[in-house]
Amino acid sequence: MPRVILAVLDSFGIGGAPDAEAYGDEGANTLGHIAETAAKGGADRDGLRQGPLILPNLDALGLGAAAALSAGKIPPGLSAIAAGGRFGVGREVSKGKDTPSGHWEIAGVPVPFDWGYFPQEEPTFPPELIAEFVKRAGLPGILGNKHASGTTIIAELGEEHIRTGKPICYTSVDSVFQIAAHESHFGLDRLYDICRIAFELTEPLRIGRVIARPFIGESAETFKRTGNRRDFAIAPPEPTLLDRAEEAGRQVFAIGKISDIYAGHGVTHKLKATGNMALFDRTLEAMEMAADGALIFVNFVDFDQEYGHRRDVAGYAGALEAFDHRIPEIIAKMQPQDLLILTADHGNDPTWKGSDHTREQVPIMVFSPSLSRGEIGIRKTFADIGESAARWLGLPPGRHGRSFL
Ligand SMILES: O=P(O)(O)O[C@H]1O[C@H](CO)[C@@H](O)[C@H]1O
Ligand SMILES: [Mn+2]
Ligand SMILES: [Mn+2]
Repeated sequence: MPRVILAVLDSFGIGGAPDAEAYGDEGANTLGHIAETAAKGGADRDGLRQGPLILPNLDALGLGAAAALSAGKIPPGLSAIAAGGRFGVGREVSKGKDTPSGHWEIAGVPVPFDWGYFPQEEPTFPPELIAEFVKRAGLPGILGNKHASGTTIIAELGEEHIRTGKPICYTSVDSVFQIAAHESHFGLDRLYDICRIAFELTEPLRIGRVIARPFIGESAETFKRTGNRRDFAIAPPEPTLLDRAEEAGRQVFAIGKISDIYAGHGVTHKLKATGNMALFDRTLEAMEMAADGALIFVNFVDFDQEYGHRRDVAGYAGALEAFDHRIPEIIAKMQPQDLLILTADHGNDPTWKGSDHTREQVPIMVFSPSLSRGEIGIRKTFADIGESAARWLGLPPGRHGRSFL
């Protein structure tokens, strides 16, 4: 029986979203701008990488061709030749340019409602929400209370947090309530506990996630976030591909933050790891373990969290090259009936203003030893990805999207 390996390269957009202007993102292109910057020598970093962006394996799977289809030109260093598999472009119908919206839609469930957001003002959180949170969590107060980048705000407020015991609460253009706290001074379990309380209070506001952002270090210069991030997320409004696979008695391997994104629904095996390379290792391990008919679903978070939000072009380029380098390991492990799908959930152009996601189309690269080559065009919804996976796995069609296989 066939298996599907579905890999989301978090934030790896390829530009060209027709509604980008409504988000202030017209012209944003994560891949395109990284490749253009690298071609001009702007993504060089000693000890990491130099020169043009080199992605031969992704290119062979159709990345350059998909990028050209999406934004009208082939990024420097890539080609229009898709040597194997099917390639195309995913367009999102859900309004949020965030991780849950992108992932739910990929798994066949576009988001039918508007998320709640906190305003671009200070303080950003409603006073009654914070009063109730502080009371129930037994806190001396909170710090932050604004839109911020997570690494910047711990440098700014981390020392005061240690001194006062007040957690750092912040948000972004995404539907999130994030809480940063020190792993030992504040305590990791205590951080998770107060996140659960915050989730109960923010869920009625349709805030998608409360995210625990633990960090270590003793000063602004040495603070560092750890791999113990945890997301407390609203559950998808309908059964996703994961639920449908589980319901049919299949194994569903959720690697990295996948399980959190679907609030654990439809997951039979949860594998955690910190960093793209460890996530890659877990994916290979899952391929060893997975029975016939399994879905292996992995999110590669570093592209977004470590490089996109941090507007780090060289870092993003280096991470793409490291990922590309390992693709042959997955292909070597594939059985004849296995299907590999590489895609993304939104953009996060590291050359763009600010530190938030960018509204973009995403690449869809599909490979199986038993699948012919071809183009699947620009898909009207990411849900086509989930429907194609469902069809490959022999599951009944869902309510949204159409299979391209
Ligand atoms: O700046 P950091 O804390 O990485 O937060 C980013 O990550 C959040 C969730 O992935 C996004 O909403 C964005 O704000
Ligand atoms: Mn994401
Ligand atoms: Mn993000």
